[in-house]
Amino acid sequence: MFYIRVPASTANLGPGFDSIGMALGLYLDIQGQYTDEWNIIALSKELESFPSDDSNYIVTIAKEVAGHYGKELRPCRLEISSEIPLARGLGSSASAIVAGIELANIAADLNLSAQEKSRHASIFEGHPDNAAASVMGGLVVGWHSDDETDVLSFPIEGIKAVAVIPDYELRTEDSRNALPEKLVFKDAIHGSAAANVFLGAVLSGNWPLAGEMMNRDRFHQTYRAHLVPHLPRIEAMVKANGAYGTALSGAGPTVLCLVPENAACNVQKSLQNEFPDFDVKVLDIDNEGSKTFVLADEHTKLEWR
Ligand SMILES: Nc1ncnc2c1ncn2[C@@H]1O[C@H](COP(=O)(O)OP(=O)(O)O)[C@@H](O)[C@H]1O
Ligand SMILES: N[C@@H](CCOP(=O)(O)O)C(=O)O
Repeated sequence: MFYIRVPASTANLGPGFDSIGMALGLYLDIQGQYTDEWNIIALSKELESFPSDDSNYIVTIAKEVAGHYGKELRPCRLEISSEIPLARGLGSSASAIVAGIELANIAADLNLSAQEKSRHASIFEGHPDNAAASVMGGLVVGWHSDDETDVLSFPIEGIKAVAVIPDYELRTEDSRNALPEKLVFKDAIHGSAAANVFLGAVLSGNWPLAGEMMNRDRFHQTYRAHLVPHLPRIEAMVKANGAYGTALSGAGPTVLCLVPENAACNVQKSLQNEFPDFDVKVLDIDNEGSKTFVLADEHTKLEWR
């Protein structure tokens, strides 16, 4: 028997397009055991439409990663549950990819490092922001190309995230199709400066400044505005309620507010009142990333690795 737990994630945090992400306390969980044929059991309603055989996305990722190291996977029975809503900008696809990598790591005994898992996950996802956050936890910053992936992770304390999750899906691919081919040089400079200052502010604990920088994105939010009409209303509302900053979560449609711990409840209540059809959640920042444990026999001590 083995267990896999992977956190959700928010990407970009405003100006850090495709390079900054943060892990959140919503989880994809798998309980697995080896059997004669693949059998995937969905324990959450949202997962029921996915295949129950080895064409399931998580299994195809696991097989590909094992194959990369010249190994084959033994068939498993997997019971999967997830708190991460699909296509809402909370990294469900990255969490599924990371779950597949962790499955390969356990079932093919790969002993992968966090950097190796992040490299594989970023290749499948195409960018490292959600992928590395789900692997490493905390706030991550990453650079990724066909040849190389470099990611760093920093633990985050003392804040909460309030996620305003709309009642409609927005596929990342559709939201990326709204982006321009080119950016004016001056805009790119302002955008990258905002991302740099955001990171410096976070690392020095200056959350008010980090929040300011979240509003200075130049890479994506303007171009996605028509897909997320609720964003400006939320930005205006939460500032008055003591939030540090607000940004589109990943490709949207979720909007993420970073708030002091003691303001989270008020911000949540006022946003839920204003958007009764949306789901407004207070979320912890996850500083641990993906975890697994293997239960060799009934005497094995249960300890996440
Ligand atoms: N647990 C899962 N099993 C299989 N496929 C999944 C799973 N989670 C997500 N996906 C796939 O990822 C898609 C959502 O990815 P995407 O559009 O990138 O949005 P996001 O990653 O922000 O939730 C889903 O529609 C589904 O195809
Ligand atoms: N940087 C990507 C992040 C996509 O995140 P998701 O959770 O919406 O898949 C982007 O902004 O496109």
